[in-house]
Amino acid sequence: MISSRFLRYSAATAGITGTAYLVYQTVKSMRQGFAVQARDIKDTHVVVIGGGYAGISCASELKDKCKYTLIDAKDKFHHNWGAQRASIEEGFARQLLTYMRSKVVNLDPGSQIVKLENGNELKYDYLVLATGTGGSFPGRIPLGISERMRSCYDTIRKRIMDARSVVIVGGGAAGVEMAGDIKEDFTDKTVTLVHPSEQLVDNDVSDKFQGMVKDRLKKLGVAMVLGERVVNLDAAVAGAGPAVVKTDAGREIPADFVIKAIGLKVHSVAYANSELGKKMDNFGRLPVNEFLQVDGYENVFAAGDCNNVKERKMGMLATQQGTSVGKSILSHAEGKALNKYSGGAPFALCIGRTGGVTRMPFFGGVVLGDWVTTKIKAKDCCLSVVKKQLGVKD
Ligand SMILES: Cc1cc2nc3c(=O)[nH]c(=O)nc-3n(C[C@H](O)[C@H](O)[C@H](O)COP(=O)(O)OP(=O)(O)OC[C@H]3O[C@@H](n4cnc5c(N)ncnc54)[C@H](O)[C@@H]3O)c2cc1C
Repeated sequence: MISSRFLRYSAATAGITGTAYLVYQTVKSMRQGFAVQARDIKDTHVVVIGGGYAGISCASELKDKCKYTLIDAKDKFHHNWGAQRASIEEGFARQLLTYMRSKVVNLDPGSQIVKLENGNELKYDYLVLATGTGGSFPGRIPLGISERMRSCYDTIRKRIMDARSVVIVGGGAAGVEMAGDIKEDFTDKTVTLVHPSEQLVDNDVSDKFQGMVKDRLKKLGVAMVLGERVVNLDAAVAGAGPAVVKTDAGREIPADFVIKAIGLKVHSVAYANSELGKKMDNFGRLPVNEFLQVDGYENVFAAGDCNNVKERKMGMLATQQGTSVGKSILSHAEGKALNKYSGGAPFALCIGRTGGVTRMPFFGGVVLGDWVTTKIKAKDCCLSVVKKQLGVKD
């Protein structure tokens, strides 16, 4: 049974923010008997673990149609697409965080129960795993900790502003965006991007995309050290101040501030020690079918970064997956056909506020430059789109 404490928390959360209706729907009663069969949809209880892009879009789909509980270890939603902007622009971080709470430490698909960190258990008819990925700040924030995030963004912004030279380790999408934002706003700083491969972003982008990314970085004046691996990363970032970054090619790059932009890991703690854990791939992702049901389970779905759908892991796609899962659950509860997930979203990489590169999901993946990328993302890091989705008014 759900505890009254949990219910009170949900109500209190609803009072804190006008967006809570998208985040939590208080569960008024718990159903007994959880056979997966056509049922009165209003009696169906869906537990969604993870209030990131996938979890929120799933909950939005379920809102007003069935009972659902959205659980997140963080008390706030972190719009991490704007992490680089919040690291350089005062006041931007405030807009990246909205409210949430609680952590799932295990679950049992047999008895259809999830176990919370505080010892409480929660029964479900359908379970949605949307636990995503974690990594280093500023791109990601640790599970359960968000109250200090604004001051962490204040600190990183001050360090960047005070530094004459910044080294960013990791030339994936996050590192490229960070380099672009810093260099465009602070032209007098030396910004160096170090990446172990000659290919920035990842190996899936086309040569044209790759070329445009490098041209844009060069145009802004970002120095690139490619094909060299940093060998003293932990020591270099530990002091949060001046350091000498060393690479496996023997290069030494002095920096006033070093930013780590590598190492995303799937958050599998909710299911790793359950039956589902046996199904995880080497990255901790869960195998799903075309309806995003976890292999072998009719009433368990995985959406977003924590599943093994073969596509770029993106928030835009996680959002679509969450919506698709919500639709499937509602259909399934009514004994109707499930919704097939189809995917397809632009991949927009902003490199500074005024440009970047975007691959469209149509015309064979046409690649477009600064103007389109600024319109789609670079101007406000999609804040307005995501706020609309969350129902945030200010
Ligand atoms: C710096 C950076 C920039 C990015 N920019 C873009 C971009 O511009 N566009 C784009 O489309 N994508 C972008 N991405 C990728 C995008 O952020 C991810 O694909 C997206 O966050 C995945 O969404 P999700 O809902 O699957 O998981 P997440 O957003 O990771 O959310 C998962 C949630 O689950 C919670 N959780 C995990 N485990 C538990 C547990 N045991 N109990 C309770 N709660 C739990 C976490 O607290 C978290 O809130 C970016 C990623 C990074 C790192």
